[in-house]
Amino acid sequence: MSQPDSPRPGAAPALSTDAADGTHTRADSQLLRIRRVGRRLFGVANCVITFEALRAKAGQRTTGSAESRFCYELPPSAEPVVALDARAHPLLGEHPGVTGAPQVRFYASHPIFNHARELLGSVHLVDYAARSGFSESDRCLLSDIAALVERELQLRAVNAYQSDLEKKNKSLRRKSLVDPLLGTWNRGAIMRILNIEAVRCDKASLPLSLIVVDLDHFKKINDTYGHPAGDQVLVRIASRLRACIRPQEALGRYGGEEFLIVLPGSSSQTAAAVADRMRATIAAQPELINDATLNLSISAGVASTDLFTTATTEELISRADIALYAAKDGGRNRVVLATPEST
Ligand SMILES: Nc1nc2c(ncn2[C@@H]2O[C@H](COP(=O)(O)OP(=O)(O)OP(=O)(O)O)[C@@H](O)[C@H]2O)c(=O)[nH]1
Repeated sequence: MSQPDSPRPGAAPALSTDAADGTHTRADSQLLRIRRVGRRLFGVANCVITFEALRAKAGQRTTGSAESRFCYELPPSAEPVVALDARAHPLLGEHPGVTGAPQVRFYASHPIFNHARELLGSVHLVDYAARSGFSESDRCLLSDIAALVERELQLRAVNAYQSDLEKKNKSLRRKSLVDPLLGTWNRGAIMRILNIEAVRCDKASLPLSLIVVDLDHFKKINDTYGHPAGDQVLVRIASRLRACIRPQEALGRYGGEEFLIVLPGSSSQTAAAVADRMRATIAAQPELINDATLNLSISAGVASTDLFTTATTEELISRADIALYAAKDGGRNRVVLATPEST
């Protein structure tokens, strides 16, 4: 058991511009497929997909296919464009890619929109031979290709939105389980862990032990050095307690300055030894907080199912609590193991 250590649908998805150059990412393989279909269907030199979001970047590029650069140099169009011979087309006739290299002749394009009818880009057909016609059914086919691209982009936006939501969910869930000051499990989480481990240990006929730890004279620290210094002390103590347990064991904040440690599979003797190691570690080294050297100590109560074989988790906590108060009564800086005889 380890310790607790958006885009909207319709937003522009991650894209790369010219898959034919080998610059496409894995996500672009679907766009590459659509371009291949367009090229084959119309028998053109290239079928290019441009994106308005990439226009500025694409304009600075010196790499990429001649067709892709040509398409990015054209002004965006929210309407389909067909030029059977670009030399005679009012928009394209003076274009340097038509008057000079690479001497584009046939050109057609269809816009791509998002769900809000914002122009995202276009699908372009580019060829080096002029054509005598582009039928109504050709126009429909080009529009279908643009619709396929729109569909693909929508899918990507939904996927991005979903994974963003999943991330947020995970982080919210984590926040709901972790103490914000100490980074340990909070009370609800450690209780859930305790209950889950109790069932698991019972099934596997393993003992389950728990330790309740309480800082000694903590009120005095708050009163003398202030609440923020008290908070710092709690953070340091939590970190030092965590260092005393194994990954399959769990540390939670049970109350203000009280911790609950769950040790699945540990006997009462082992748990008492762990608790004493915690006690000795805290007592051995003072904490330096705001230039003040603080000698700290903890008291702990330990209870285990190997001594209370029929105890529920609540009874076990209650046994550990009684043992903790016995440790306090006994002078603090000590560990008391709850036994059936001691109650
Ligand atoms: N700084 C800080 N103090 C807290 C927090 N939670 C609880 N406390 C304080 O912890 C103190 C606990 O005081 P007491 O219950 O009297 O216990 P104590 O002074 O440690 O005395 P003993 O347990 O008998 O040794 C109180 O002053 C609480 O205000 C916290 O998150 N931060």
